Amino acid sequence: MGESWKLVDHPKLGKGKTIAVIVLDGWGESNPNEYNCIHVAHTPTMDSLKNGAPHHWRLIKAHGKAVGLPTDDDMGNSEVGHNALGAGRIYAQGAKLVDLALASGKIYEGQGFKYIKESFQTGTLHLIGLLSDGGVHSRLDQVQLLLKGVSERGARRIRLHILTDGRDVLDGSSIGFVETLENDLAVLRQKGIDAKIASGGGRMNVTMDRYENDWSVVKRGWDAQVLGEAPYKFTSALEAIKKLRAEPKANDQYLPPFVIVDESGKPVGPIVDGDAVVTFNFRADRMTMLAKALEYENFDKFDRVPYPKINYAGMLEYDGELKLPNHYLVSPPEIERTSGEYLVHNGVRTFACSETVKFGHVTFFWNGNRSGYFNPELEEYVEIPSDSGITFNEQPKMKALQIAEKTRDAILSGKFDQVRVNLPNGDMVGHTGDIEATVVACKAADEAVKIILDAIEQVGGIYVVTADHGNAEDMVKRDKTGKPQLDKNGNIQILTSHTLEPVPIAIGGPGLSAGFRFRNDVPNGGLANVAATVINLHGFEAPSDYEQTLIEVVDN
Ligand SMILES: O=C(O)[C@@H](CO)OP(=O)(O)O
Ligand SMILES: [Mn+2]
Ligand SMILES: [Mn+2]
Repeated sequence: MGESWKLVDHPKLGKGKTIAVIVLDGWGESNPNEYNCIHVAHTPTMDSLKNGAPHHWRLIKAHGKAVGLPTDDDMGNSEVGHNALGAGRIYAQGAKLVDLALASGKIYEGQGFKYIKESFQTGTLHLIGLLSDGGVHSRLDQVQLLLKGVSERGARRIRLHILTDGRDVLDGSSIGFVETLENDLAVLRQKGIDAKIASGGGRMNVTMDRYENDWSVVKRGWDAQVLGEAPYKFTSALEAIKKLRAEPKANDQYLPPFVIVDESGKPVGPIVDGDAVVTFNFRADRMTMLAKALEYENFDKFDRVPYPKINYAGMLEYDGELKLPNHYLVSPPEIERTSGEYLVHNGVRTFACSETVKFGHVTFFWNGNRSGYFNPELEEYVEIPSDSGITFNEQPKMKALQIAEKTRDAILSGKFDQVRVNLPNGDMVGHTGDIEATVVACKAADEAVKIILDAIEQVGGIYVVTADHGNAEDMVKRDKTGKPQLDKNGNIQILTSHTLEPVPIAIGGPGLSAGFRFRNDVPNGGLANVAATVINLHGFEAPSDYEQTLIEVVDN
């Protein structure tokens, strides 16, 4: 072991306790009211933890600058949340890094831009990604700047393949985003640049699957974007979205794929040999599958025929370990020496578990956007297969019980010093905007926590229960005074997105030393303070450059 990996013993906290780190996805703290699904739901376990305040329960920040986002108006999300939880430091995240690269013009000086520029003379530049101002996966203003920048640098023919959001932003907002984009494209056309929207579809139905839950999502996108084939054809994107949204139960997240055709019915922008492609999402999880389809010579997830020879670049490098994609416009945050890596180097045996839709959150994101094990001898990562092809309000309990049972077994096996889980319910069901189902989801997550805490009780261990950002605690769009905001028909507007709320952290269990408590001198603590805290609970001092620990042990 390299000397630098060795952690110093904690002066007061001993080693050898089993620690359960439970992340409730999308579980913030907010005022009790009818739109707070966590409050409405029967959650006796989480409620009982709160009784431990202030020494065993507190709130921590999970949004904005505390997790490396550009401003404190940016809601939290799983990527930045789990990065902060695992890495113990605050890194400028993709959203911020792309802002800086666009502002300084550096984005046009790197190898990634030079690579796609090779196609500008004779080919088309395709931009594929999520069209919204959510700031979780992408941002419209960045796309607007990029369009301006590439057209000033020689792009002559540009096609956009848009994915509508409604998950990080209000449902129905896709129309406004497409109008904004169409205005910009019209300006480019006046300057002699042939710029158009070529295809589209809802993010959850087209392209943006993650962790290989359902390749058919990516294939639907491929058919529209590359082959110019889709069940719906329109001559304008605005018309496409308006008509498809008028279907019963339609919403932005799940719009079917469509292609834009000219008057003769020919698709305006399939991807062909000699073209360049940029996927403009900065966040990795929901672009990795498409990146593989665009880049890998050997690929067997679906039939890509034809597989065009293109120059492809990601907005960011999406996976540092896989070097995926090979070319990218902006370098990702260099997250290194994460808590998981330190603990493994110090002999801590680790178990991590979630279901597919959140599996990469407690592994890939937790480990600083790195896939795979640090040391397979000491680690076991278990993925419970998620349901696919459904919206999660249909099955709001998801796999919470299975995750909890696997984790209980891991705790009781005595084979692990740390078990780490993500319970997806509050978040995944919260994103559907279905309040009743989200209440069921929160109850299921609470029951799962109980199973894990009972096992920790049995083995004399310690639990750390926290969350990565808010979602289920507030399901309505509010005005500045905090009142539900009504639309023009007087209806409340359902909030499908994450929130700016803080999240709870509770620490307890029979393994805790007497005199343990939360410090009171870290009032602004956030997710990045959790790693040092957990390292302490394993009996070590955290590395000196980590954000400070939230806990202390006082002599009674
Ligand atoms: O579903 C997702 O991709 C995001 C929201 O865009 O949610 P989370 O950050 O919780 O994964
Ligand atoms: Mn999350
Ligand atoms: Mn989410």
